[in-house]
Amino acid sequence: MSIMDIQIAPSILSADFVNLERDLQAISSADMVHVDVMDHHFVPNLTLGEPIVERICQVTDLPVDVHLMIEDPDRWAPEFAQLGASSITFHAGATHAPVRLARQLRKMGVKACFAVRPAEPVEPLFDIIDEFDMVLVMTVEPGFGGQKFLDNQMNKVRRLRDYITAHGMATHIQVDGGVSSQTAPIVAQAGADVLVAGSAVYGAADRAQAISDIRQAAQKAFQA
Ligand SMILES: O=C(CO)[C@@H](O)[C@H](O)COP(=O)(O)O
Ligand SMILES: [Co+2]
Repeated sequence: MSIMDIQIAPSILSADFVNLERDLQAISSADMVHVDVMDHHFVPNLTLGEPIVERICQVTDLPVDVHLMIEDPDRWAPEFAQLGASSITFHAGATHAPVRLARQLRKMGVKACFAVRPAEPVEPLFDIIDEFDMVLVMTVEPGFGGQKFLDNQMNKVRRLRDYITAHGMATHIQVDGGVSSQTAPIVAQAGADVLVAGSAVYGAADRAQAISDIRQAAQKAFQA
């Protein structure tokens, strides 16, 4: 994988929701904006819903990457896909029909992605990866920002990268949770190419600098 392929996706979970437009402008040097939708059921947290996702899509020039941590994505993901998002991620464990949903999203012109929690293996999903544009490996338990990065997920990322490479696929591997300029080289070395970072970006006084630091740290993994 080339160093040019690393993409940084700041998560607005750590932004100031009352100043969201300002906080979206502050990350214009990123490759996409990551929007965490939580429903108080699939995860023990509640964030935002369709009207706010729609406004985010309207005010940002960045592709909008929606991470659905909700029950029944089969019912709701297509609704989010209509709002202008570039990619929709749903949790594999929340649906019984991941292929049907992926095909429905792609037909709507939206990239389809599935996510696995830290305790969920990815191997049972290998046979359907070609239906997806990206796989999200959670590097924290989903639900909250600011948690400690789980480096025990790196073997999963490596196995996934090996499978994708061996089969000549272009599927992206996203990691989400505890990503910072300290952990970015580890995830990039393991084979992830889309790095979500919430607190590491929005916790910094200079968000553009934080994005640049994470990008450079990830790229350094290829210079050794
Ligand atoms: O999906 C989630 C949390 O469930 C994330 O996207 C968090 O927003 C990441 O936050 P940091 O770990 O980077 O602070
Ligand atoms: Co997320």
